[in-house]
Amino acid sequence: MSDEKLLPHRQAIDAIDGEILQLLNRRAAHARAIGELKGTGAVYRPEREAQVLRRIQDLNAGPLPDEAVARLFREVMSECLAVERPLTIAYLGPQGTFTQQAAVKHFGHAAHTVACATVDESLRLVEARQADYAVAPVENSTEGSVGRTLDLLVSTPLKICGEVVLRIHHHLLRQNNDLNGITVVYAHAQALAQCHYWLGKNLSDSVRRVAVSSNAEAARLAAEQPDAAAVAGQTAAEIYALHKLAENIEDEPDNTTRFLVLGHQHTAPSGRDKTSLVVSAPNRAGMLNRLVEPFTRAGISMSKFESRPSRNGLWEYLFFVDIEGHGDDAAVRQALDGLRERAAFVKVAGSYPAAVI
Ligand SMILES: C=C(O[C@@H]1C=C(C(=O)O)C=C[C@H]1O)C(=O)O
Repeated sequence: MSDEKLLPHRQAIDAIDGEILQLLNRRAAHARAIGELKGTGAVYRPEREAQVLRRIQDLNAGPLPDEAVARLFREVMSECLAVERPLTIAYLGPQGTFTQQAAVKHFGHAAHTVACATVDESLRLVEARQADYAVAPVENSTEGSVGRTLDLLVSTPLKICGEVVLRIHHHLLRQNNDLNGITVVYAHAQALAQCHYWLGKNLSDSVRRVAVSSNAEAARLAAEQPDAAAVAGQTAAEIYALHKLAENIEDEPDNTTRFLVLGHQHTAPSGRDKTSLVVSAPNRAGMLNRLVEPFTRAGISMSKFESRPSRNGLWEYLFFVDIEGHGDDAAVRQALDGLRERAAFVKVAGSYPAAVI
């Protein structure tokens, strides 16, 4: 095939790129004007971003898949927002963690991410207004809740203003491309658990499995030690220039982690929202039924109902509840009033758009 046949298509692509460029800059100019009108208010508007992404997916006629156009527009919005003012996002580091990946998935590449040693520190940075938002892991489909994040939700003055859902793929990584001669595998304890079966089947029993503070830390150690391998994700593999000895070694094909975005602002309804609650109630027979009843009566479905020991009394529990709908919706408001009459303590941790991408 001669390149001559490609020429008319390439000329068309050049012309289209010129138009796209002009349109992108026109879009950015409007975003800047909006930024000036917002004054000192929050520039990032989670509900509007969710609406933009949902609308783009509805409009999309292909051949690009919905997910691809959403990803592209995610980046376009990220750059438009940065023209208003770049955002700083605190996350559980070091660089290359899934939490950083979740932050980039949610805010795009124009956001500035700051690595923190713990989830506590990432929230503290936002509370002290040294970062705009924090992204924190809250539950994994294989391994369950992240207890520390739930505990922090009870006391933080921050509000949940978004959620991020990330498919977690783990790879076996090493300095060289050889499956032989590995004596130790480093990984976060959750990753070791998520790949338990694969590791047992594919590595000899003599290979030690060592839990470290994060997957990125595991990759960093593997980059330093020739006889070590790490279980970590794609980003960590790239940052530490490691070879992939095996891809997608997680035992569950749908291994997914959910993250929360926390900030200072109240988020307006987007049309498809969730509300997260922390509830405590006296430990009496029938209490669970009484807590659920106001939601059942209002026809509101729950996507999560989890109990955790309260730190205050033995065998006292806190309930972490996610419901569909926004705290400003009449039905949700009514159900919350009913709940407050029955529970000793109700905290609305935030209403926020359901994840779009
Ligand atoms: C332009 C705005 O500001 C930000 C940028 C958006 C965009 O690029 O579409 C959407 C919401 C905000 O996070 C806006 O509020 O409309």
